[in-house]
Amino acid sequence: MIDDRSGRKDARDEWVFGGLDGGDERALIGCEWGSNVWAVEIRQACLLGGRKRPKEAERVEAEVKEDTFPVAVRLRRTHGHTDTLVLLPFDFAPPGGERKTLHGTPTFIPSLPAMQSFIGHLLVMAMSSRLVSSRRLQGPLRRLSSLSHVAPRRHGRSAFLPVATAFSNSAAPSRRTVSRATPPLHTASASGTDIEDKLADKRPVPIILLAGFLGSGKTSTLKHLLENNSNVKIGTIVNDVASVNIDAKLIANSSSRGDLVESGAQGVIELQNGCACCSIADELFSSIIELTQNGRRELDAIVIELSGVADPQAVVSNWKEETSRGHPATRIACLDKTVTLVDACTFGTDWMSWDVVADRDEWMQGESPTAVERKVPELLAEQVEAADLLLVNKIDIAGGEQSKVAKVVARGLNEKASVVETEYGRVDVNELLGNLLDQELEETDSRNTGNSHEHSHEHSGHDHEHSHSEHSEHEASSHSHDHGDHGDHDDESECNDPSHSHSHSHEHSSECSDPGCTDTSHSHSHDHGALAENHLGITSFVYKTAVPFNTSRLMVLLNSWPIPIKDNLDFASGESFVDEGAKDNVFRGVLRSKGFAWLSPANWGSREGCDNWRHETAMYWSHAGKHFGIETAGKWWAGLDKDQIRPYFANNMKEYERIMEEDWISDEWGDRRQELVFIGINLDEDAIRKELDHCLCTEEELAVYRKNVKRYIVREEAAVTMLRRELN
Ligand SMILES: Nc1nc2c(ncn2[C@@H]2O[C@H](COP(=O)(O)OP(=O)(O)OP(=O)(O)O)[C@@H](O)[C@H]2O)c(=O)[nH]1
Repeated sequence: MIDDRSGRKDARDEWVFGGLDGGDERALIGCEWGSNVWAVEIRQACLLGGRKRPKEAERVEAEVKEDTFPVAVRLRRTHGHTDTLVLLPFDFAPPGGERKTLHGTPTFIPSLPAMQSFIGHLLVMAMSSRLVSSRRLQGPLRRLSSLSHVAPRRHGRSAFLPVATAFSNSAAPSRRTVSRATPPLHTASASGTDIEDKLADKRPVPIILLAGFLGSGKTSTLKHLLENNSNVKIGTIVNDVASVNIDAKLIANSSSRGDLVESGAQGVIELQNGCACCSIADELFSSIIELTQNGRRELDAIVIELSGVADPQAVVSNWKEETSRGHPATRIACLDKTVTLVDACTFGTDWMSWDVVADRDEWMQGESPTAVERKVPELLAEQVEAADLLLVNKIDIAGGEQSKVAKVVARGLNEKASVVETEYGRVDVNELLGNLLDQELEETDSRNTGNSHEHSHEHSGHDHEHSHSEHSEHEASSHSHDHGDHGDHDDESECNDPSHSHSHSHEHSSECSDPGCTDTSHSHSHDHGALAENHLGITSFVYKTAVPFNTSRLMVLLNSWPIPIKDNLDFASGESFVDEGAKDNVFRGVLRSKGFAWLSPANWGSREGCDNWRHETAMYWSHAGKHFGIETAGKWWAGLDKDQIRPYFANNMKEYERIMEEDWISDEWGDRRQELVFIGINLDEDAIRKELDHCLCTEEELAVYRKNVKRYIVREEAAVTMLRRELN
């Protein structure tokens, strides 16, 4: 319930801001809140602030014009704080504040003066907790002070309802849970017999595998699916080869801050530190048991975002093998289809340029180029060949020729899959889900059981099966190498026949990734780098520290990184980006880097052009292939006390504990940190670390930073005091 003095409802209240005019408030969303705004919901319509999409902007317009005005708008920011912006009508003016029950919803309805005071208090609270800076509030404050001179418009009493609903909604428990731990296989009540009994009449939950090379757009597609589908209950499993699962954090964050409240998102399980097609294949099965709560949870579909180096065909093979063994997970769920993302910018013209591989020496720096150069295209080919649906993504930044080449090559590799061009994986969700929900149980049964010498990537709409003889050629060249990397395998390593008793994914001689293995003759290296290294020579590491980057030095470093497309860098004012395209660069082998970055403000103060907001703002760093971007990703949690943060996770304490354990890496700076995952070929980890370390603030710079933070806080507090005085 709303406490009318403070505007807070209960302990885990979201921050609520009010405004009285739709037009103004939209301006406020767009301008005043600028980069802090991530998602705005108007009822169920969703508008992504900062990257508004015309379609959604139009919907906003439509909502506001509707006679049903007022509208309730919930404003959310990623990675931390959640704000709610509520648009209220001018006719929000019953005499005095009153509490009522409207359509079964307990509601506080303030009068106009009460609203003004209410909004004022909220603004004070927001500033006190430094959710927003005083500068950013100047516009809203001006509007607030002018409200008393504006005559209220009348819209009828029924108009109160959406607002009331919005308040009550934000107090409603979230449906989402985010789990991290994956229990051991075949645990507790997950026995095959139990599940068999329970599931006797149940249809297995269809699984969609989301595949694609590093940075091709899998997470974007997953987010799109979750955000644009309100009817289907979707559980997700997110796999990453690195020890830190940035993608899962992004999806989980969306859940925590409620972006996916209206969607069918039903939980996120992280699978990290290895690849679900090989080194952590078993965990994939236990994750399905966990996600579905041993089959008790009602799910319409499960989407598994595979790591960028996963071979989906290997997952299919493992699945068949486990099906024949009667693994409980395979009774709960069934593989339905594989969707592969193809990066239009890089796919055809670069990674698939078999005849010009020598040109790609930048990957190798003279280190055994032949093997590595051969492998990446092969992985790409495997991913494409396994697809039922191919999404040729990033067409917005790919040239027409690049998109064409990507499509032609992909089509050449897999004639039977549907091909759709996309931006940010935005595809009609029906393409992804198809008539999956209407499929007959018999179909899925036969798919799970498999048929000895068939690739099983049939799916709703256009089933297709290939015999081994049809594929003998590509299998000889591409389906054998990755398993070969794990050590010795018998000649049947390519066979998918579940009736054959051979495991092609975990046998080892020189390299072993079995955490339980005690054989000292095996070279065990169980860190994330080793796990990734088992797969195509790709390694990864995490750069993590609680020291901010000096923005100027970071800019110089990025300038020297040979990536042609760089955008959203938004560095300190006065700096401009010049691509010097240095040839010898330690970052050359990096295929993908992503994570959270903390940049030191270069221009503290309160004037135009100051960037002290960086102190509060997490940046999302994302480099994939030839594209690098760094953009705001909401505020650090550290802007709040731990006690203030806790209520945001009332329904998901696991995530709160995870943040405190993993992200809150220093007492002084909280979760402000660099947490960057680097994935690539023959990475010179030490050299990259050294380059990044060089960009960190020095002790002297940190001392200045500390001083400026103190001044910044004093200034903010003074602004709050002034506002309080004005309000009283
Ligand atoms: N311009 C543009 N950028 C895109 C598009 N799709 C994805 N991106 C960006 O490319 C980067 C990688 O996208 P993700 O969706 O994280 O890719 P991913 O396949 O999940 O990446 P990994 O999990 O690391 O393999 C992000 O910065 C995205 O914002 C697109 O269609 N156009």
